[in-house]
Amino acid sequence: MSSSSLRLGVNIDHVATLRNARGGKHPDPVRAALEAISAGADGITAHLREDRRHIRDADMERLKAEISKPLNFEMAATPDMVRIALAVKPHAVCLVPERREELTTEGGLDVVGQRESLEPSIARFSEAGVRVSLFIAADPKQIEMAAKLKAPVIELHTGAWCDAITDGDTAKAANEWQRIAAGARLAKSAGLEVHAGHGLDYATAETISALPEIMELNIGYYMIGEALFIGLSDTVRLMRAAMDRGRMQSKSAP
Ligand SMILES: CC(=O)[C@@H](O)[C@H](O)COP(=O)(O)O
Ligand SMILES: NCC(=O)COP(=O)(O)O
Repeated sequence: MSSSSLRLGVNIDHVATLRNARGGKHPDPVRAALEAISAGADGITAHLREDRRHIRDADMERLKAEISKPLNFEMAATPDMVRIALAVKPHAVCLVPERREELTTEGGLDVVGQRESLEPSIARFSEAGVRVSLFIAADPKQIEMAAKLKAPVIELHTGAWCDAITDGDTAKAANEWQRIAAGARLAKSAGLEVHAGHGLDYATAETISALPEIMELNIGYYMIGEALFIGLSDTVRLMRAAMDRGRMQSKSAP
């Protein structure tokens, strides 16, 4: 764990995307996880998609066995995936929405609409000592339901905010930012631990790190892309530095 109150979880999914392109063993996502940890990552995130397009079952087993920091196992809340995750027994699971045809996780999990099916899965993980996080949009109804479902953690989906910045849509970016900032406050006041992630880069990670309610950022795609140019260790160090700069701007940071 770093000395900062804000943890960096490095998502290594897209190392596996590259490996799978040739069907071999290189580059190894577990090696990337170990290097990220050596460079200062506080945890590793990996998403076992139902279509196994990047991370595979054996990667999850090896990550659990070989890394020294918490493993955050992202997954759809299907019976099959719940069974696999309970066998791996990671530090945490993050329940995410999944559509086979999507390019990436497009939005947050609808915990309001899926309340009844989520409740037993959350209970099973909690009984097994696996911390549950719900990957949701910064929508007050979703946040309130996450608290009712007794999930200890939510991760706010930052993709729409990051996309609006990339597209130069300043009005949308400002609106999304307000939703994230208000959502983080609401979630903290409802007793939830607040994480955030999706589409973050150095600049957006620095900005969001100024929100004192946020305890963890999970970042993958941008960092793995950056690592092609400057190496993964330096990417982790630069991301950590960006987060620390952002945190310093937070007046009420602990
Ligand atoms: C849930 C989430 O935000 C990440 O797991 C992300 O989805 C990983 O990348 P892909 O969406 O490209 O699988
Ligand atoms: N939950 C978000 C995550 O793990 C990483 O998302 P991204 O940085 O790969 O978009």
